[in-house]
Amino acid sequence: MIVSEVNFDGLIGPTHNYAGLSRGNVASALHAGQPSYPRQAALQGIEKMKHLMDMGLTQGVFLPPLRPVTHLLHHLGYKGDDKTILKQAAKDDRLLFNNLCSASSMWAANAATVISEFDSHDGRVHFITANLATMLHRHLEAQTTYAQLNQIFSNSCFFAMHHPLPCGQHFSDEGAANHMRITSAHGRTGINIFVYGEKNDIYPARQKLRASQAVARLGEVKPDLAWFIPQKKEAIAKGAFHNDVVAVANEYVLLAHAEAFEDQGEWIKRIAEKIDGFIPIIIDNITLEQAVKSYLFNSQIVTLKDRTMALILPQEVKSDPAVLETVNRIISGNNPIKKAVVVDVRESMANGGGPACLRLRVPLSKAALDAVDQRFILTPKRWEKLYQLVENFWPEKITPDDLVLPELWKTAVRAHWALTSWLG
Ligand SMILES: NCCC[C@H](NC(=O)CCC(=O)O)C(=O)O
Repeated sequence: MIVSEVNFDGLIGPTHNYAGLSRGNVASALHAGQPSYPRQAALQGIEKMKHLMDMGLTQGVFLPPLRPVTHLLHHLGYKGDDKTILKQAAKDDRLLFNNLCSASSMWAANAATVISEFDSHDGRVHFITANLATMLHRHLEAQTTYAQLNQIFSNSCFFAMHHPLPCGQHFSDEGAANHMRITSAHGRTGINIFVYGEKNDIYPARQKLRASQAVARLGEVKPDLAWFIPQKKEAIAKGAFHNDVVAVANEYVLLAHAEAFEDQGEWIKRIAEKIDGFIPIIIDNITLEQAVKSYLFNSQIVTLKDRTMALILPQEVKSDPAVLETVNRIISGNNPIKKAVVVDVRESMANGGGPACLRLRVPLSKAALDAVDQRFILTPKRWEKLYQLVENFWPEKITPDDLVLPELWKTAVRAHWALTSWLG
């Protein structure tokens, strides 16, 4: 059975903007209020998808939901048509309004946790939609994400879909960004590492242990394959709001900062005992601050056809000589990562999302891949059309003042319809 991992990238929506909505996310706070460039942002994401396609990998795409979203306003007692209630909300409560406009669904690593068919009890791929309960702008994604996942992975012989967990402080769940699968190969059984945040006084811990435990239960992860590891408190305090800011795994390789987890040495030892050929690459020559600034660990590691691996890095790694030196050391080291590909995802990075944040990884057998709704899998031709569509329909620039203009909302609706027709 041929098994590969398919990356589904979140297409960056036409209202992409910097509103400083994510406490604990250094880049989001730093760029709050600056102008954004949605067209460029989306094209950067699309170019990243093409890089992976050109390396021979199967590439999927998730489409953004319409923003600003209005159903919450109805829920909150606003009455009238969309334009009326959006205008009123923008006047009454600008922070609430900004939440409605966020294009945050682009960070597909937070869409859901995916449990491989090789690790689940019933042999199906499980998707547990993330509730993203810590932050309103992100929580607003959950229901549309669930609907889209259902559409793409509708074949219940292969796929099992789960609703987001209940909200509230006990169950905050941010999906695959806090989940790593370590296995000798994508098509074999692996351990599922759920990294959770413990209570700290500085920033919210966005992944709760109870949530991770529920995700593992729902995904029917075989009991000895679900491991729960606490994220290091210092890492959260320095801006690692998700585990994927300080660690990334692919098959039997783990690339992590030395201060990613509590009791790290002990955990690494235990993984090595369980997984044949496990290769930990632990980086201790750069600080957590350097890791958060460069997003070195928010790289994608992908397995290529010849079984070597490539590291897909954000260009920000080039700005810090120590980080660049580390990349060179990884590439020339005794491990399967042989190639570094630097991509420009600057517009997403300025909101705290690197290459790894922009994609949800789904390990699929050939039969399961055939059961996926193929409209969401990119071919060179469909990629080309998507590129043109973004060039034609996405606004070039958005300032905070533009967000409240009905003309921008109309542009977003037109872009949404263009995408619907692209999908067919
Ligand atoms: N995995 C990367 C997620 C980045 C995301 N940023 C944001 O939502 C920033 C939005 C803003 O500030 O407008 C977050 O923090 O969840």
